[in-house]
Amino acid sequence: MRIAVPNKGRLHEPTIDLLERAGLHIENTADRQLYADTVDPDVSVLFARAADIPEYVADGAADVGITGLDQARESGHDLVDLLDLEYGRCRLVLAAPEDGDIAEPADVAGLTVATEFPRITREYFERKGIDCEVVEVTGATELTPHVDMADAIVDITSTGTTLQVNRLAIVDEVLASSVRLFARPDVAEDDKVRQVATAFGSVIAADDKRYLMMNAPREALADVKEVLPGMGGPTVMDVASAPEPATGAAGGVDGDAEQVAVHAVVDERAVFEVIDELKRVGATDVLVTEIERLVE
Ligand SMILES: Nc1ncnc2c1ncn2[C@@H]1O[C@H](COP(=O)(O)OP(=O)(O)OP(=O)(O)O)[C@@H](O)[C@H]1O
Ligand SMILES: O=P(O)(O)OC[C@H]1O[C@H](OP(=O)(O)OP(=O)(O)O)[C@H](O)[C@@H]1O
Ligand SMILES: [Mg+2]
Repeated sequence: MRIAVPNKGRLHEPTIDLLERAGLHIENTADRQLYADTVDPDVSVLFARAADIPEYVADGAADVGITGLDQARESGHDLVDLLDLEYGRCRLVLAAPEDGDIAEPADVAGLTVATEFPRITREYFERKGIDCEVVEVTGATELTPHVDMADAIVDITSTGTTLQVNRLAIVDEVLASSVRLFARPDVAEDDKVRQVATAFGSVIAADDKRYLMMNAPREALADVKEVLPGMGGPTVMDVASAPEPATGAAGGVDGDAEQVAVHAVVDERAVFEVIDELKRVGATDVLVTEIERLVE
């Protein structure tokens, strides 16, 4: 199976990083090489421009591809959106000069819109029943309203800085995009494709989770469990030889309290609060680690 991957641009590095973390280490590649092998003899990589990846997958040069939803939609190819990889988040928006007369999409009727995404833009205006002229440009779209090439634009925004610098205001959202794993419909159900999708999915699932390990007096277990919003409840293990508790330890731990080890998966955002509560109910030696992959 062959995976098409962005060869440059902002999506290149995070995609290579994802492949590595999913266990698909790329082998023997010089920087500009077109193809590369991975540690899996059944999986190879094709490097292509983000915009060309949908075409490469549709034509069979690759079986699956990693690129933005915006690129897949713009290509017009029928691809299966297998998995949201959650990076490259951006919005395609309709924007117009801040001090102009365009306040809503209907105001664009009879005017000109410049974009690098003519298919998506035409479909958007058709859907809304608005008749306007769409002109295709290949870059620096934000400049076109200032040189009388266009009255409005449809372009990518994420932080909003580029629009702001060019004194353009968002009129409407056309498409919310992120990077996806796409497959050609005829291979979308193949075992190898599923296997790769599961591997990527496990990396994404692990990203916002942390693994917590701690000791706790057995009698505090019910309280500890209540604090841990873990997946399917925590794992509890006997501690072979409980350490001698420090005399006069804070928290009122019974001198003979039998200790257990508790392991749990916790949302990264909850860790800060959870640790505090765990200490409060008597947990000690709390360790927090990252998770490489998580297959649910
Ligand atoms: N500012 C942004 N924030 C987040 N994602 C973005 C942003 N700009 C583009 N993207 C996403 O990354 C994809 C590729 O954009 P990128 O800018 O990497 O291509 P490019 O480098 O301009 O391509 P090339 O250099 O090959 O012409 C876009 O299709 C979109 O999905
Ligand atoms: O809302 P912002 O954070 O400012 O991002 C938006 C900008 O990012 C992209 O350009 P990019 O940086 O990829 O440059 P490019 O035109 O060379 O592709 C996009 O084409 C916008 O111009
Ligand atoms: Mg770009």
